[in-house]
Amino acid sequence: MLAYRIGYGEDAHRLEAGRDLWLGGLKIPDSPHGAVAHSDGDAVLHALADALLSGLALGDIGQYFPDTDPAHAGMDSATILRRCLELVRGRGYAPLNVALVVTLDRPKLGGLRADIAARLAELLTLDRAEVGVSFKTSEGLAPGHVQVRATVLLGQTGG
Ligand SMILES: Nc1ccn([C@@H]2O[C@H](COP(=O)(O)O)[C@@H](O)[C@H]2O)c(=O)n1
Ligand SMILES: C[C@@]1(CO)OP(=O)(O)OP(=O)(O)OC[C@H]1O
Repeated sequence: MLAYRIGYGEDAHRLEAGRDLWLGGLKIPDSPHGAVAHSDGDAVLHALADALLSGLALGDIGQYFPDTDPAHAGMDSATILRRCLELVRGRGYAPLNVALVVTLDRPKLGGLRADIAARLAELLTLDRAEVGVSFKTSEGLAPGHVQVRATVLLGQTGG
């Protein structure tokens, strides 16, 4: 019988004016602020990467990409996601579907849902219909902050 594993990941970053906002591998146009981070600060890709690792109890991205390493400064977080996917595949699993929630007050992201899902599907080698993307405001409780929660279902690829 094939085995299945569930993974869960979260990430949060403080937002500051004058920075680019990266989410799901896309630079969000006309954002009034962007993430304060060591890398490009893409909280969607970080939460998904942690979800992949957690499904197989492989730790978290900070272990593989320490934020104390200057080599990771400003890095494209797609590199982090690809590496975590390789680790998962190396253990005989692959993602079957992912679901994520982005909590962000501004800017509104609804118009970018299809683009973000398409980019994530490409990075994860999934169909668009296997990538669920939801947006929530914090109702003004955390306007200077972006938070992402992500789940993934992993399926065994062999045997
Ligand atoms: N950055 C965001 C946040 C939310 N949305 C969309 O707004 C709708 C209402 O969100 P609530 O948090 O008030 O429930 C919902 O449909 C979200 O998709 C958005 O587009 N961008
Ligand atoms: C990605 C890494 C490494 O550049 O740093 P940040 O961009 O600050 O992101 P975070 O989600 O806080 O933690 C993981 C880090 O190791």
